[in-house]
Amino acid sequence: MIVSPSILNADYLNLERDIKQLERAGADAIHIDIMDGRFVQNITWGPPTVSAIRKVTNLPLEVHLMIDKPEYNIKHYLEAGADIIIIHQESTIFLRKNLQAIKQAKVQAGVALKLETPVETIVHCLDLIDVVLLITCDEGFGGQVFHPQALYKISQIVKLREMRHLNFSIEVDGGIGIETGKQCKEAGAGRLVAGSFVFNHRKKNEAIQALKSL
Ligand SMILES: O=C(CO)[C@@H](O)[C@H](O)COP(=O)(O)O
Ligand SMILES: [Co+2]
Repeated sequence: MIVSPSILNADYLNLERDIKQLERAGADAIHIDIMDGRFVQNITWGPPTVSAIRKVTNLPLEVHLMIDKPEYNIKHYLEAGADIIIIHQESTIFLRKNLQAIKQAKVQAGVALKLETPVETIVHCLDLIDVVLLITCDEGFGGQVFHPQALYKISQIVKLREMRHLNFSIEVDGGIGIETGKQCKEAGAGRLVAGSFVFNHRKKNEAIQALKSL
């Protein structure tokens, strides 16, 4: 299992320290939630922070863009050094065009779906997608409850992947801990994002290793 801790629950005045801890604890990537206060209520960071993080870690940076009209901003996150850029299906009418822009830069492209958004809404783009990110909570904040209705969506996307002979990854994000991570794995997820579970744990390495070995 690939584990990508979210730094939404990190100490923002000590991001470098927390990221180094995640590195030592065996994180496979760093998940960075970008929120603009419009697409979601919360506001976090922008390209300068991603660029600063790029300088202190070699771990892949997975940038989850929770912003309206990402077409205006994708190039800034490419320049900032993102390795995976995930855009929301609900945030743009130019989904294919945006994914193409990411792929052209030789960066992995992902699409995220809010809990209520059906998987059918991305079937026309599956050929361009490296990662499908299924949001498993009410997006925008860390530490929220996992919604089991997302498990059905995982199995639906697994079926679509088989039918189309594709090999994109399926990642889940929101309320992931041991039990929910296990359920998602059984449904077919191969990547887990975990924020509060890792940051609230006394030992980040134990939390990450427990998720990795699910
Ligand atoms: O995208 C988001 C929230 O919208 C996440 O990446 C959260 O940071 C996950 O946090 P936990 O639910 O694991 O605490
Ligand atoms: Co996220």
